[in-house]
Amino acid sequence: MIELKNVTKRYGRKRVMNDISFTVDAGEITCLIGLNGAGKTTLLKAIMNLTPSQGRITVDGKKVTSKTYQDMVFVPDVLPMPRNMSIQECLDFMNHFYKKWDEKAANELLQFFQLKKEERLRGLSKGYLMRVNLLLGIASGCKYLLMDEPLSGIDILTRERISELLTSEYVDKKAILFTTHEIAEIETIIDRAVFMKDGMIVSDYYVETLREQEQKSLLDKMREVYV
Ligand SMILES: Nc1ncnc2c1ncn2[C@@H]1O[C@H](COP(=O)(O)OP(=O)(O)OP(=O)(O)O)[C@@H](O)[C@H]1O
Repeated sequence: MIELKNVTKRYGRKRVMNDISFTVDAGEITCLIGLNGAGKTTLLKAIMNLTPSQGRITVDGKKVTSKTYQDMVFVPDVLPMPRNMSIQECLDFMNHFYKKWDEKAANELLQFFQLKKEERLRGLSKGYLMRVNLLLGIASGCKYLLMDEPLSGIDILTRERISELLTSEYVDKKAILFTTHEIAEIETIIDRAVFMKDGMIVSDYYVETLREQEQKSLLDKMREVYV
């Protein structure tokens, strides 16, 4: 379980995360929702300890250190690999780093995403780079998968395939926490929606509860929270 207790972050005088407490559980897909600048990316980076913050963040009860990185992977909005690398070199790099690297998943996902190992990153379009980004994250074998805007700039058919992937056997037992603005498309695949506003969590819902008890869609809830 990833657990945040009273997490706060300031840039100068500005508080971009304000007293955030919540947990992310195994087997659940949680989506961070919010308008531009709400603090979603900052929250993911704080969990990964990529940006300093105050408060307590633990993964399976332990503070996040280089050891914890064997259990948690961050898929940023842009693939962070040098563009002269080939896909094969990216796979080798990740395989070297992650002890639980899933070679079988990597090979299957290459096919799923129609990627060729010998291709260099500099020759790939934005959508294809995101496919590589996702493949590397999912095949890392980490049980916590954090993703920043995995659907951004991706064509509609590929978005559908990525949504399909997020409910597939490859991510079955993982805890997934991701941000997106494409809420209509992910509504049916996520378990939980956490709404952020001005660095705070203002609502936290299981989508099924929202649907069954309040007869509301995520968009309805968004309008209620933000308008
Ligand atoms: N390096 C930085 N220095 C100063 N302020 C920053 C920095 N990075 C982010 N911020 C500010 O922190 C706030 C939260 O930014 P963040 O990127 O987390 O928002 P977001 O919810 O991911 O937004 P978006 O939907 O636009 O991607 C914003 O007001 C932003 O301007």
